[in-house]
Amino acid sequence: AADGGAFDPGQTPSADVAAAKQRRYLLYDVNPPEGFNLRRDVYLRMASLMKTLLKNEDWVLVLPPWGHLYHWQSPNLEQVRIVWAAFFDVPSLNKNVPVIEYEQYISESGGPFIEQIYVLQGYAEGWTEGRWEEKIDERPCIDGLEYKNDKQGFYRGWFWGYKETRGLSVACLSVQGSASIVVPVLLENTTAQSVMLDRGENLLHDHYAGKDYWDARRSMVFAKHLRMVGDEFRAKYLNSTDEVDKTVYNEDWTKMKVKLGIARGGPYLGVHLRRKDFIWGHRKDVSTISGAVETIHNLLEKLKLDRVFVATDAAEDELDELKKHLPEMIRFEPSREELELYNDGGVAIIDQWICAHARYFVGTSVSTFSFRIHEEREILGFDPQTTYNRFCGDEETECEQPTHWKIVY
Ligand SMILES: C[C@@H]1O[C@H](OP(=O)(O)OP(=O)(O)OC[C@H]2O[C@@H](n3cnc4c(=O)[nH]c(N)nc43)[C@H](O)[C@@H]2O)[C@@H](O)[C@H](O)[C@@H]1O
Repeated sequence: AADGGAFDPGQTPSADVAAAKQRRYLLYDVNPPEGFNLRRDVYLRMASLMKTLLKNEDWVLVLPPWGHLYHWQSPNLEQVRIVWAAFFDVPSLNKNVPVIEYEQYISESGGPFIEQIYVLQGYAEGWTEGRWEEKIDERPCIDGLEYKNDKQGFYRGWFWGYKETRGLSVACLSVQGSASIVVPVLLENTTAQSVMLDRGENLLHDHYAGKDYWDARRSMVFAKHLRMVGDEFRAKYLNSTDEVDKTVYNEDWTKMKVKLGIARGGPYLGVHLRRKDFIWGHRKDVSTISGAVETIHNLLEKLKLDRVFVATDAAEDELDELKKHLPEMIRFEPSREELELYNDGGVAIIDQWICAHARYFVGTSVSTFSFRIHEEREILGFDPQTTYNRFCGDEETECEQPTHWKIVY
């Protein structure tokens, strides 16, 4: 019932449906305001959960379509229901855990229905006596987390912009713990074939920066068309090519294992300057534009480089200030045609890819956008000293640098 009308359980299943009958589907979503790279982090937690589930049963992870992200602000672009293949190489993801796009889920499951939705939430009472313990319980939904029941008794929700999708049953789970804490619920408390975990960010990593984390992270290979755009830009404007820079990439991530320090990187400084909501909070660990420009000039001199590539979400007025004080800066500025092809998400990936290939990188404190660049450089085999650097707030006295997370192969 594509129009969202009555659910007809008597429908004749297609061959697809029959073939897929056995496996169970894990779907998930994230709190709406969260950004792209934080969502990538939640994917890693779900992939880890999948690994535990797969030890017991046949499950497949349904990739939540991208869309309506707060940070994607380019005008007149409808950025919704975007498939993962637009940004990532899905066969590479599949080499870690089985995944399918949402539309494949709809065709396999025979309709736009999700049998069981669990909304993950915290504990209303907070930590018990200030003590951390792992726990999970079915609880009444905290205000605002409920899904609305329609006239036919189905649950409506955002569902990634798929208006015809409906949930058949909804419950809330208070959780405090890592991703695999939900395994007993999925295996024992429900027999639903499709289960969605909403607010997936409430689950923590099973083992941050452990082998499963890194396998999942390495499997998040950027889509080839975006890497190619980045590579062409590097060659054209930054005199940077893989052979000379020693950043040759293996399309098969399971075979990509390079020694740290092998990669040299292109003859430019890579910079990620996170602005917008990072400066509105007047955070102490975020520098002013003039502070950042000073750091960039010092680094260029120290590293004997004359080019700087800047990735930023800065607003127009700050960009003007940057251009004035840093006239030599090089940016990837997509044409309207390119923007329509790649979307804001693709442009951000191109920015990340170019930063990942720089001789030296400096990013923004606690930005997951910068963290993902660190990881990409770690995969490429850069000396950690050239990667784990960040700008310091102008008034910051102790400017602790980012942690080096070594890949576990
Ligand atoms: C304050 C928090 O910040 C967290 O952001 P943080 O970790 O930096 O990183 P993200 O989760 O990626 O969210 C920031 C988004 O802003 C855009 N953006 C930021 N920097 C750049 C850039 O250099 N180039 C391009 N092209 N786009 C950029 C891009 O859409 C990116 O996904 C958010 O995930 C949280 O939801 C929350 O807003």
